[in-house]
Amino acid sequence: MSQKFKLAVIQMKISESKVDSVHKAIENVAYMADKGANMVVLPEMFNCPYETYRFPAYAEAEGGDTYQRLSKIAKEKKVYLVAGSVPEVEADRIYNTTYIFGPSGDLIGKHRKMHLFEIDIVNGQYFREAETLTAGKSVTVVDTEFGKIGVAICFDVRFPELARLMAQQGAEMLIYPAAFNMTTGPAHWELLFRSRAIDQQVFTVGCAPARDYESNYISYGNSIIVNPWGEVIGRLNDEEGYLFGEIDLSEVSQIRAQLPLNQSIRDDVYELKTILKED
Ligand SMILES: O=C(O)CCC(=O)C(=O)O
Repeated sequence: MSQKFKLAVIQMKISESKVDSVHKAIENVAYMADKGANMVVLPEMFNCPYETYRFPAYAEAEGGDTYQRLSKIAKEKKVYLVAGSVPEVEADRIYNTTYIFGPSGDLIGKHRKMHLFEIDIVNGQYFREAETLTAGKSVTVVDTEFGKIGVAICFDVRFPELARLMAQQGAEMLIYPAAFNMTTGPAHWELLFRSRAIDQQVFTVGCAPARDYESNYISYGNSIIVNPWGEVIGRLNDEEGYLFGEIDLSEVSQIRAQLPLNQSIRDDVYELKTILKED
């Protein structure tokens, strides 16, 4: 089984119009697939401005219009699609959800953001996703022909426990659609992606919206790919664009063979386990 593939990370501006944003995302996926990408990643909340009060109006149920279009383009272009995230409604609850489609257009996994973003910086950034969102409860790892991929969303990257659980389930790459801001982005973004990469010895990927000074929540951008040694192998700045990564997941086992952290885990002293497994 080849563990080599081409990964495309799309950094795009999000507009007020859901139709326009979805159209743009689909065009980008098609463009990257035509350039040879096997797997394409979109940013967090790519079909909705990142503002809590907007989530209910933009939300769709699983299988809705955005979902159908994503599935169709994955199938047409025969790519894995880690479809950013979108507001998802189920019953009276709204989730921040990533759908993951395989090259046949089938849904191969779905992650509901597990840690809801909560920040209140003195005279600065404020955001409380819990105003309108409900947190997910499941750890998400999907099987691909190249290996297992863990998927989580933005604030989830701050929690090493979740990264560990994904790695324990075999994930060799952790992909986070994300949208850091101009306060925490410069301070923590790269450090977090490098930290999760070195503590689990995996590839990490952050895919963000491009920066838009007109929007109320200004995304930091800086989409990033980090290898299992903790080196940044691709990084954008603030503008629209894409990253194209030549990934070889066998680097994970090579690094682990030379620096076998897993052998030194003291599971006689501490343990990490899931308690709830289903949303
Ligand atoms: O953790 C942060 O600093 C930013 C998180 C965030 O923007 C999000 O979860 O959407």
